[in-house]
Amino acid sequence: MPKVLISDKLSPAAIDIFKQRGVEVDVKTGLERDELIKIIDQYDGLAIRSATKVTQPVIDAAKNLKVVGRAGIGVDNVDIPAATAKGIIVMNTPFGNSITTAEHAIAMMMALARDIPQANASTHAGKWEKSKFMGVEVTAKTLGIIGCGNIGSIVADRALGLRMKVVAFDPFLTPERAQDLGVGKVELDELLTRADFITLHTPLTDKTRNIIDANAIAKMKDGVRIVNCARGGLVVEADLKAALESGKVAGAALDVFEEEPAKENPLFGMENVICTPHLGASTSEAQENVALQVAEQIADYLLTGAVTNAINMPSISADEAPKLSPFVKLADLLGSFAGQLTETGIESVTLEYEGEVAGMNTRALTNAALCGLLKPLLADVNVVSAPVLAKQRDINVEEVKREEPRGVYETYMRLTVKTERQERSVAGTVFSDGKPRLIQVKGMNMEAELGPHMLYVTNEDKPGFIGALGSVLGNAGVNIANFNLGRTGAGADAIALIEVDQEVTEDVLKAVNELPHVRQAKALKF
Ligand SMILES: NC(=O)C1=CN([C@@H]2O[C@H](COP(=O)(O)OP(=O)(O)OC[C@H]3O[C@@H](n4cnc5c(N)ncnc54)[C@H](O)[C@@H]3O)[C@@H](O)[C@H]2O)C=CC1
Ligand SMILES: O=C(O)CCC(=O)C(=O)O
Repeated sequence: MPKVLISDKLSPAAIDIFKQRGVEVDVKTGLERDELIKIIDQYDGLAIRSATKVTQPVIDAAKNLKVVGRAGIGVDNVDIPAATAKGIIVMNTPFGNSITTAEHAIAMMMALARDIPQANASTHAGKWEKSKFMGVEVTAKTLGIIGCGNIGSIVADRALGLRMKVVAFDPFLTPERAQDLGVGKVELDELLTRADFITLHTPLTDKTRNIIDANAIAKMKDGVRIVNCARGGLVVEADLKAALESGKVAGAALDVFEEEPAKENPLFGMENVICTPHLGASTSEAQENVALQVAEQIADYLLTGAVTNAINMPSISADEAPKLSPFVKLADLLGSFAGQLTETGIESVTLEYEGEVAGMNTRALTNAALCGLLKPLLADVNVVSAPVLAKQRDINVEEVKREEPRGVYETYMRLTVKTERQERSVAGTVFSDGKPRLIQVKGMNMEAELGPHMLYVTNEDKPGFIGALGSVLGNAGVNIANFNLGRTGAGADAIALIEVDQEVTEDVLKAVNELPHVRQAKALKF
């Protein structure tokens, strides 16, 4: 039974889901880093919110971890490259808390416009400072949204309902989508100069870090109000403080901070600053949503191989996971076959999918093929890291899909690897027994199952070769389990793919290589 650790405060709905699905679950919140490192090797899955930091040392210690599920959106508390390198899938729940977070941003904007927290505190203190708290209307004001994805779009919708004008800066927002949303798509500088209120809704990335600094603030309207319910690192707190002190910025409402939990912060105690302790996603509805979703996603992956909302892996639905499985195996075998024969730098890899397989999740298959291909060449590779490693090595990966099979097989997959020296292709299919078969090597037809120990020989098609090869193997005590032959024509290029029951030793390989008409012999392992 797979075992999952919930290491942050999640709705109890998650525990129920894990138990119902047959996943053992432990809940241990508030663990120190070293405590987590000590126990993480017991778990196949880890369910977190933002408090747990899944750093390289945690990943290093996570000997059995297969999946990290973030009950929420931002995954900046997870070292994704480290997880990817180790084959650990990182998932989030991209929509479960978006409405709640957008509502928090709107609430923060309204609170800023009318000084509600300050007026509340003053009234509770019996001061009745009616003239002190003169607010501004939001109607007809311009709201600038930086990052108009799920949350930003909901904020736009609600702001339009408040009769605001909305402009958005988001390099990935298409003009059509902007039009559908009813927002003006603008560049950052234009947003900064036009907006009365600015709200941030981007992830924290190298591009967005410090996006609001002194330079950006200088371009803003005097008296602008800033809302940040996304991530702390987006705003340079020292620069914001200076602008709040000078009056350039009339007010700021912050749910997130450079350092969290924020027990101390230069902005704390300022009259024109409203703070909440990262409450953006904190409604019972959102927490129920993300907890249910993350538990289902983690359980699905651990129990069925289905992948949903992964950051570092293409999605595979629960329905397609069993259908895909023999093709994943085939893709891995084709990759591994080509990888074991590849001795020089790979320039490109082409995956051709024909017939039924062309309608499947080919990205997952391509990843499996790349993993098989790179495994003999690189020490540490898995289906999650393979595409990243291929990209890092400038290997051009291409997929070609043809719905109609061109040959005799209903479904056909071919892998072609182009290296500095040559191009090599190998093709296969899955038979109705669910077993993958190799059906073409270098364009030569055959029908071979791949066993754990294989001998691959390229030779000239000459009489006596098969007997001589059989004798070498027999004399060395190597039992032949299966013998598969292919050739381009009588007397021309030929290949033999032999499954043997024992490992092929260097001596046997040398003897085979020395046989007349043999061009190359290689021992392959699967
Ligand atoms: N305060 C809280 O409790 C919560 C905070 N968040 C934060 O909100 C962020 C946004 O969440 P979603 O809207 O769901 O994500 P999303 O991925 O749907 O939207 C993010 C948008 O930012 C845009 N973007 C990326 N780089 C940009 C750049 N350099 N400049 C401008 N726009 C850029 C993207 O194109 C995308 O449209 C999350 O990454 C998370 O950090 C999310 C949920 C709760
Ligand atoms: O889990 C939380 O409370 C924070 C949510 C959040 O920041 C996110 O989903 O990105």
